[in-house]
Amino acid sequence: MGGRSMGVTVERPTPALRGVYRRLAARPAWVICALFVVGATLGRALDVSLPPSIRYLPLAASVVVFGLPHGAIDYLVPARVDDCSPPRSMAAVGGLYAVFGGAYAVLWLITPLAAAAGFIALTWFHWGQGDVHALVAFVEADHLDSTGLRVTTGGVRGGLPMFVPLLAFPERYRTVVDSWVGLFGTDVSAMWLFAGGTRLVGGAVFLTVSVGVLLVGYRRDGGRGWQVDAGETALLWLFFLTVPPVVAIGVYFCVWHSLRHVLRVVAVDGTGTRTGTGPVTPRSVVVSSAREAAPTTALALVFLVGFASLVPVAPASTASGAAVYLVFVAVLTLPHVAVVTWMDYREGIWWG
Ligand SMILES: CC1=C(/C=C/C(C)=C/C=C/C(C)=C/C=O)C(C)(C)CCC1
Ligand SMILES: [Fe+2]
Repeated sequence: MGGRSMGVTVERPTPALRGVYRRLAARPAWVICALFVVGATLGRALDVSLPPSIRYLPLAASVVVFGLPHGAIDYLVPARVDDCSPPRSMAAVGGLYAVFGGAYAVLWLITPLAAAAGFIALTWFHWGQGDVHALVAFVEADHLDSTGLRVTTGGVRGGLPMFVPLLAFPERYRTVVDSWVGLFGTDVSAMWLFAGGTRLVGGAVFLTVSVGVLLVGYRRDGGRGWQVDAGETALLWLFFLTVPPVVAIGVYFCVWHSLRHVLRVVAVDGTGTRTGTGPVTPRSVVVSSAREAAPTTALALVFLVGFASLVPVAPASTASGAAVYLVFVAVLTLPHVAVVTWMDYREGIWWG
């Protein structure tokens, strides 16, 4: 019972913004992911596969298509959530990025395997928290009416991109993680992680939790919010089971996680000054967010070039170039997650 009032303190995005969410984030992501599922299934049936360098295109696109920019607007968050002055907001987030990002970069140098495992765990949490926010705030998913259901849903939503590819493509998964730690002269030693038995048991447990949390949610409220949740969960299961992981993660990062976060940062702009006086439309959101993200994205690219020249083993292939980018993203992700977790706390995403 009492649980139903949960989330009331979440300031609901305006109906106009929820419309923009549906048109700009929810539907396009659905269509794009579904098309990739169809493409991957056809490709398998006809025995054709993408050339390796093409597989990295979506990940490369994330440098400018919402991926890197979605974190590059973090400097606006304290100003919008707490009404502090823009310079203070920038200084606080800049300091956070320097300290947390710097410390994590050092961890990669000292113990790359732990840093890599930490990156996957952090992304599991972060991509899960992003989807829980979208469900609670934009979709108004009334079935997620307790902290337990939200945490479990977050675990499922984050595990879809981080765990399901391991079930379907263990070799490629290992190759990617190997390419990260290879930059520091190490390789992945935990072979048991990729063994058939581990994956079978892990997959069965994860499928059970995915279905179980939806069944519990259905009994709370099987309305539209639940239908969206169930549909997205099923789609993402299929997506990460069928689409090769480097492609799938690249696409998901651009059109799923990042776009939702950009809309969230628009939604917390209570004063409405950001979008001017005109109506909020998908176009106005993209244009104004791009403008806000441009300088900090450019700055991140300068740091990326510096970072690439500092890794111990110089990248010499597309795969190791992608590894440099992802390790750099890892370093930015730790402070970014701190910002987003603080937003969750202020908006009452987990417990109302
Ligand atoms: C590319 C790739 C992987 C991991 C990617 C990660 C961890 C990306 C994180 C991005 C973040 C955190 C962006 C910011 O929000 C896996 C799953 C190991 C498997 C194979 C391909
Ligand atoms: Fe993010």
